[in-house]
Amino acid sequence: MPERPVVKAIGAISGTSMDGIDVSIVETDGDSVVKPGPGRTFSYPEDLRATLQALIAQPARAQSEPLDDLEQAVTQAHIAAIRRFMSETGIAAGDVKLIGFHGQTVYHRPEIRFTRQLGLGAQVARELGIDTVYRFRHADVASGGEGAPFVPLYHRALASGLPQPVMVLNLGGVGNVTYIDGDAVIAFDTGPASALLDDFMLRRRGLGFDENGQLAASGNVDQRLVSAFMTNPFFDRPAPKSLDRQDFHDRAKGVEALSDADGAATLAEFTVQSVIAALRHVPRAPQRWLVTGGGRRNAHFMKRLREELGVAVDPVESVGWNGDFLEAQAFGYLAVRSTLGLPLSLPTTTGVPHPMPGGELHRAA
Ligand SMILES: Nc1ncnc2c1ncn2[C@@H]1O[C@H](COP(=O)(O)OP(=O)(O)OP(=O)(O)O)[C@@H](O)[C@H]1O
Ligand SMILES: CC(=O)N[C@H]1[C@@H]2OC[C@@H](O2)[C@@H](O)[C@@H]1O[C@H](C)C(=O)O
Repeated sequence: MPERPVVKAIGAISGTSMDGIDVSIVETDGDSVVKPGPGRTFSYPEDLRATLQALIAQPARAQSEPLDDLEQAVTQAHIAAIRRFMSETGIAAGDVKLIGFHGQTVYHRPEIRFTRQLGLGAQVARELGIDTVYRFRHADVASGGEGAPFVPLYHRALASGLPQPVMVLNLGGVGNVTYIDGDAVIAFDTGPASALLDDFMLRRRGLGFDENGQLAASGNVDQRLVSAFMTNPFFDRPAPKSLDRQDFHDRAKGVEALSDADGAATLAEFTVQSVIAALRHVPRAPQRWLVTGGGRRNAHFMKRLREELGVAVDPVESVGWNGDFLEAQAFGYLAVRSTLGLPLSLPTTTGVPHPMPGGELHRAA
């Protein structure tokens, strides 16, 4: 097979926490060559963030309203973010082969073959003058896949030189894992990561999150609530499986009767126990866990995971990866794979019936 050219691809994504847009760049052949570059995060304008947060709390609207103005605003925020990224890092448009534009997930229901990411790929391509791939998850969901997670093939490419089996754990709004053992890659969402705790902190303290997990660490866990939470059949459901950010909110209502500290401790323990439950669905116990996503900065999560797992649990920085930008880089990598017709997802990552290419390409001109 001829060698594939190594190209530069920018990836941009706003995750389920909706705290801002991550932009990064990767040099890749879409296969085993991956050289991550710098990254930046740009906050959403406050009113846009608030509008998006209000929207996802109303699933019927997120599913069926046209949302043209909002989609325009999300697209423009991404275009501005990518422009700033390029000017701050000195990257010229002519050097970039592709943009992988994920957009903003506002509703995700693979069981009805529906996923929605706001964002207009054609506009990004036109305004930035760079070919752009978007709608990464749609072909997967349309074929009966979970449509998430999509970062695992990038994790596998990055992890090729590491001792295995290794587990990559992403603690974002939702938690997800990638189990890697040679060519084998198994991936699935684990449960809530920071979403429940973030919403609780906002309700109780007017804060975006529990800085370093301090409040959770100061409280007592209500074990009865944790046990009840863990009876959710999701945790026994075999992989692949994926979640919407709001999926566990009703289940977590019991914490309303608790103090701020005990509520935070109990919600954090939901996250920890749902991560431990991931071990039910992998063939061998990983010898190491590498943690990415904002939740790796929550010292309480990390301490509890180390206590429960009894093996090394480290931030991904310990192996030289940048945990703030893996997702953005992954969508750059996947954009390249998309144009080569390579699979973006596998039966073991999203449950799609066969390795599935995807993404839609819009030319700059
Ligand atoms: N210093 C910190 N202490 C505790 N938690 C933190 C800290 N920094 C970030 N976080 C948590 O990480 C979250 C953001 O994580 P991240 O940026 O990985 O989410 P995301 O990419 O939007 O989500 P997803 O991966 O689900 O799409 C914040 O909402 C917060 O809960
Ligand atoms: C539908 C959607 O946007 N899902 C996100 C979400 O946030 C974390 C988790 O749930 C993961 O499954 C996914 O994102 C990452 C980038 C992924 O596809 O791998």
